Amino acid sequence: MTATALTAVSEQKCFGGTMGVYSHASTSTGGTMRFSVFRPQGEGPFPVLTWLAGLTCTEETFMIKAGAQRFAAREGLMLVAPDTSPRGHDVPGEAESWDFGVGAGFYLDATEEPWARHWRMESYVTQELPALVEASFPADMSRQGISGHSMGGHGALTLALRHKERWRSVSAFAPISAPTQCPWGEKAFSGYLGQDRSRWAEHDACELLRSRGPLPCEILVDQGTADQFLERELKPGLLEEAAREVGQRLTLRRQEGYDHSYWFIQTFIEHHIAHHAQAMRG
Ligand SMILES: N[C@@H](CCC(=O)N[C@@H](CSC=O)C(=O)NCC(=O)O)C(=O)O
Repeated sequence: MTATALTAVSEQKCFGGTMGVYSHASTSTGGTMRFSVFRPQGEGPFPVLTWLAGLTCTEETFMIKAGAQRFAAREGLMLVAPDTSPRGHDVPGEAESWDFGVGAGFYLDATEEPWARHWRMESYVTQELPALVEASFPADMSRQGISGHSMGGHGALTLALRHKERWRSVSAFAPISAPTQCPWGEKAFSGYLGQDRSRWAEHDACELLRSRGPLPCEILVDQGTADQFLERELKPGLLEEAAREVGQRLTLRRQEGYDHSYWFIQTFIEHHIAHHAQAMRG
């Protein structure tokens, strides 16, 4: 590690490489942020897959539960997982519910008070974190992919569509496909972005596909058919519809009997790592 701005919270050997958790003072969110990195064995530079986790998760959830390191080590892929929101700011209402506030940053920059100062996860994930990773690890930032789960799947899709030049590969597990049309999204967007729905559309994957057009890469999505949030919150059919309309290449696999948990993610993460690794080689 070379960057002095980072504090290593922990570093341990894992599949021949290093599994680390780091903290730093964030200019985007105005407080201390944590993220985790799996660095494969060797000199690098390694392509980077950023993982965005879902509601209630932290920077550690994916690294602990998905079992991705075995496959990332094999493919020579670095994994980076940020926290899901700022923490420790004592913003009124930040801990009143599990789907808003702490652990629920929705990967956008809030414009409404009292969130606008700290809840700036889009700036954090697309600008500050990549710069920090580039300065501190043997990362090849010309080869980046993005993936995530649920709220993080929404983040992966929308950030890829809003920053098309950055990501070479995109995938998601059980993403919130159309947040302007589900309770989680309506609650988050009205709180963070206000009542003007035209601003919500800028953070909705289906709306972004229609307004900005398809990504050059194929999107891989896995969705469990026994997911408890499928009908009310996730609505993958709307993503299929939007993708079809604009000619977006999308492989959406409905996985029979799987729910919303990290057991589902653990089952199919190998395919997603391979999907990203192949795009990085291309
Ligand atoms: N606490 C909630 C359940 C929260 C939950 O299921 N979180 C998901 C992401 S949901 C969408 O973003 C998650 O990934 N949880 C972490 C895990 O380890 O499973 C409730 O009480 O229902």
